[in-house]
This record gives sequence, C-alpha cells and structure tokens, in this order.
Amino acid sequence: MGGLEEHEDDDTHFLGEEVDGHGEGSDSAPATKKVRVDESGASLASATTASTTGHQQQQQQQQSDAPRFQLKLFGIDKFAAQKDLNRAIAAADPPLKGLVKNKKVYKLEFATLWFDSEENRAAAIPIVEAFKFKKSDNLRAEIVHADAQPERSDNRDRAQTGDRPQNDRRGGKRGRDAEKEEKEDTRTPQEKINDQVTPLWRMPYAEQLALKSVRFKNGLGTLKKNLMGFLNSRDVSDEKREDLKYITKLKKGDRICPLEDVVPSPIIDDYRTKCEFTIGFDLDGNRSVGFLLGMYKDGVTTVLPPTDCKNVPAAAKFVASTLETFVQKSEMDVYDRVKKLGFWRLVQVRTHSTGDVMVIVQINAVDVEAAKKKEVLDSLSAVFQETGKITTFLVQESSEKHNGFVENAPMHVWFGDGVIYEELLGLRFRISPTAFFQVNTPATNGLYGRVREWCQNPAPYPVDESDDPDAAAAATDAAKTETKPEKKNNIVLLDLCCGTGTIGLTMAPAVKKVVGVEMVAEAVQDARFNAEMQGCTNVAYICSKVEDAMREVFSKHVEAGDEVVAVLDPPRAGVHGAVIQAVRACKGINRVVFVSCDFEAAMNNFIDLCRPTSKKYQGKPFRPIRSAPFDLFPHTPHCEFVMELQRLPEDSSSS
Ligand SMILES: C[S@@+](CC[C@H](N)C(=O)[O-])C[C@H]1O[C@@H](n2cnc3c(N)ncnc32)[C@H](O)[C@@H]1O
Repeated sequence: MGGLEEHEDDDTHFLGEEVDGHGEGSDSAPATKKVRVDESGASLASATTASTTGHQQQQQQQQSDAPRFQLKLFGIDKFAAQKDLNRAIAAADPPLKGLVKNKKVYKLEFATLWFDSEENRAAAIPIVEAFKFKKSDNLRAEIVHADAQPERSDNRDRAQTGDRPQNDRRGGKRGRDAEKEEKEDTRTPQEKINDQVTPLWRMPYAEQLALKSVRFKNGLGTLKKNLMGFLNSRDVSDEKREDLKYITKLKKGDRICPLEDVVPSPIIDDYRTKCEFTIGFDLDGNRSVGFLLGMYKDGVTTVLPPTDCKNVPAAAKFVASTLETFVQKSEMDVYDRVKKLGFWRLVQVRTHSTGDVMVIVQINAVDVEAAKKKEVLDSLSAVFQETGKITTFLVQESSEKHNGFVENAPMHVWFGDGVIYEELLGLRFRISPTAFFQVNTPATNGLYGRVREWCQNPAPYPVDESDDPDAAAAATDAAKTETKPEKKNNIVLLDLCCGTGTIGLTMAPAVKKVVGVEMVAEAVQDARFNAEMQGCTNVAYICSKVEDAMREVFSKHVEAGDEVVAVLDPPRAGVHGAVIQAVRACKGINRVVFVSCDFEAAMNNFIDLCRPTSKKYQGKPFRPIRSAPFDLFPHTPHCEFVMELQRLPEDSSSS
C-alpha cells in the first residue's frame, strides 16, 4: 500500500514506571474505552503551523467545505493539548494524506481527525495509532461514520445493523452540523451505506491486507512497550523483573515474537453468514428492510436495502427483499424507535455453505392480540416457505429500547427445526439461533486449521540470540515451519469460550481429551450434540463462565502427566481479567493459543498473560512465541489474530 510504513517500537518512548492501568495492583478489565463524545465547538487547527496566511485560510475553508471523514483516536494522554496533537501530526511518517482538520480537547482522552476521503482516513489508521504522546498508551483509531458516534468496539450487532447508539439525540448544534454535513456530502445513499458497513470497500484487497498488517506490527510494538514498562516499574521486584529479561535481549526494532503476513480470505465478497437488517423507511418514506443509514431526517432514521454491500451474500439480500415486499403490504406498523410503537423491528439471516438458511424476525407485539399476531406471522411464514430457499423461520418478541436481538428472550420456531448446520474442516456443526459462529467459513477453515496445528505442535521455546545465535536462528526457523499435526496422547485441550465446540472438536481425534467451557447454554447444547454427531467420546462441556470453571476443569478432567493446552477465543473486547488470572494461576497450563478478533481491544489480556508475577497474576508469566493474522472480514478494518504463548520455564531468569 502506497506510503504505509510500520511504526515498530523504537525503544525511545517507554512508558516509564506507570503503565496506564497496568500497575501491580491495577484492575485489568478489558481495554474497551468508554469516552464521552463531545462534538461541539470543533475548531479548525492547522497540522503544522500556528499562524495561517490568507491563502491557507482560503485553502482551509475549501477543505472544510469538502466531505469530511472522521476518525477518533482514543487512548491519548488526557493532558495533551492541541499543540501536542499538531506536533504528532507534523512528525507523522509517512505524512497523513488528506487531513482536513483535527481537534484535541484538553482533559479528554481522545482526538478527532477529519479527512477528505474514506481512503485517506483508512490509510491514516496505522499512522495515527503510532503517534507518541507523553503518557499515552494503546492508541486506537476508530472510524466515525457520518453523523454517527463511534461504533462501540464490543457491539458486533450494531456494526451489522448499521445502527446508531440510542442515546444519540439530535437537535442543537450537533444536529445542525449533521444536517449541514449531509447536504455537503456528495456520496450516493448506497455509497454511504457501503462506507458504513464496509469502510474499506473502495480499497483494492491487497491494500486492505497491507493496512491490516501494519496494525498488527504496531500492536505487537504496543505489547512489547507495555511489558517493558514493567521492567522500569519500582513496584516489580528484581526477581520478578528477571522473568521479563527476554525482552531486554531483543534487538532494537525486533518484534516480541514472529508475526506472519495477514492470511487473505479465500473469498472477498458475499462472505457474511450472519446479517442483521432493520425494518424501517427508505428516503422516499417507503417501508424498507436493510441497513440503518446514519442520517436523520424529520425525526426518522433511514433504512436502505443492502443491494451493493460487498460482504452481504445474495441469499441474505433475497430474504431482505422478500420481507420488504411483505412488510410494504402489511397492515401492521413498522416499529418507531422514538415512540416505541409498531410491530416490525429487525431480521437476522444466517446462510451457510450447507445451503441452510435461518431467518429470525423480531417483532414488538405489545398491545397486539395473540390471534392477530399469529395470523400475520402465519402469512409471512407461508411466503418464506413458498420461496423454497429458507430452511427455518423463527420469531423473537421484544419491546426493549435497545435495537438488536435480545440475548435471552425466547425464539419461537415457525417452521423448520430452529437450527442450522455448517461444515468446518470436514466436520458438521449444529448452530442454534443464539450461538456464536464465525461469519466467514472458508477463512475460518484456515484460522482454525492453524489453531489446531499450533495446539498440537508447539513452537520450540525461543533461545535468545545473545545467549546462542545459532540455536536462536534455528528456533526462529522452526517457529515458522508448518508441521503436520501428530496424535499426542497426553494433551488435554481446554477450549475456553468454546461456543458450539468448533475448535476443540476439530482436535478431539488427535488429543487425549477436550474440555469446553462456554457460558451460553444453547451453545453448550450444540457443542454436546456436535460431539455426539461426530462420535467424539473424549470431550466434556461445562456451561459456565471460564473464571468460575477452572477448579472443576482441573479437579475432574486433568490427571498427573497431562500436557494442558488452553485455547482462548473470547469476544471482541477480550475476556474479563478474572479469566486471565485463572489461567495464570493454573500451573498445569503451559501453553495458550489465543484467538482474538480485535487484537487492540484485547491488548490488556495479552499484557496480563505476560506481565510479571504478582498477588493478582500468579504463576510464571507467558511469553508470546508466534502470531498470525487471518482476514475473516474483507472490506472492513477487522481481522482475526492468533498467537501462541508459552509459560516461562521455572528457571526463566537464565533464559
Ligand atoms: C468469539 S466466540 C468463540 C466461540 C467459538 N470458539 C467458535 O469459534 O465458534 C466467544 C464465545 O465466548 C463466550 N464467552 C464470552 N465470555 C465468556 C466467559 N467469561 N466464559 C465463558 N464463555 C464466554 C461467548 O458466549 C461466545 O460463545
């Protein structure tokens, strides 16, 4: 990608003694940042100079009239001033292209940058995340869609529905600004939807991969920098500090562990197996089913069909248009999210390579007679069935304010058996409506294939170059070499956050035992069913939070002499610190294969696995050994990431 460069940790701006939120006694909740967003009073600030000439003013005026693509940079030292941001921008390498304006308010932990194009904004992400401020850590750039607050990183569904946070009240200056921006925006409505759902859709795929690659390089730099912060901390004893000595042996610019190139997705378009659409009104006021456009007109948010969305498969578009036609003729009202009245709310479509299609429609049936509700849904059910393309149809009722499917609300099956099936790595999996399943099956084959390989064949523990350069080179080569999985009769695989059992079941034939832990009861039922369907008898599932289950796991399922390997595949924001503490405290776990769909958001988990031993984080720290990103989400900034971590040997001070 033109001009994009890696900003590896250059060992010059360590965090000193205080590593934000990571002191010995600090809490280690996941890294999601909750920031109050204040859009008012954005001032035009030149990136490089304080004084502006008439020509510059004219240029700035022209720039400010152009469509602006907003990026928020979180994690900035709250005491940094506008001039500190300007300094960072001026020093950016490579320089930021198309920056229109920027703003940092003293005492807020974020800055806002506006760009002249979607592409320049996307290209800026790795560059701004490498900015240095006095006390900043884990800088994290988030795209802000026109007229919307930043997408919450822990809410996949909101990204899918294209929904805007409910507390986004219009009116006042912000509402007027939004209306002005809408008028100035020359994009077609469909382009806006595409920008919202698939922000990288205009970028060639090779450039998307390059962009993601830089983020991971920077992310590993952040991890290294944070761990070095412990080396400088007075709170860490000399003895504990020794455990992190391996970092000091890395040469300047060396990564904390090898990082492979981003593995591309085998399919780039139409890959999403799960799509959620809102039922609303289009720009002409007609009833529509699709993505909520971040636009606000006369108190109504606009919903446009997913016609050109690159990641939405034809089967999901077909369901959306079939439902749209039905809803247009329906006597029942579309749900109004301001008045909280109306019947039709949302639809979720799950489409799998087996040909299975699950449709879940969400309705608000408050004040609707049971007989009427049944009549309407029976009639929709008949339409869906007549298409011959939908395998199962379910309905969820919700009167909740929140625009999304409600986790624990019941789903009523209208036809079909209420579940769908998918094939992964040659195995068949049943998926219940509330169970998680990766949304890009061909790319998941690659990711889970790699997880299986790394679980079964550990990379040799690194030999630090300063101790033995030849052995270090050989170990690095071995870490890069793909090896064939072998049956290991003493491996007990802990599939933590196992969902429907996918990862563990692909490994069950090759290990002594698989123990899955998952907190969603339906997913655990699926996992048990899937194990039985595959004839796996060496598996056990515990329906519990991981942090509460570790004692049971060890007392019931692990024997002396077992090699315990943990796969951790948590939600986007990572797991609660208690899970990491539990894994650290289990002396039997010497290897962790961590799968993350947001490396930056789960950064605290990685830091906590690797930080020096303390009262809270017991047991020897883990060390990152190797890592590889897999692109499961083309056209979006998201990417999966897998890292193997190994427990430091007991005599690690000599390693
Ligand atoms: C990213 S999904 C991975 C599921 C599975 N590994 C797969 O690939 O299909 C994360 C899973 O973690 C579960 N989960 C989240 N927090 C958990 C916790 N504290 N304990 C147990 N399960 C948890 C969620 O219900 C979800 O099924």
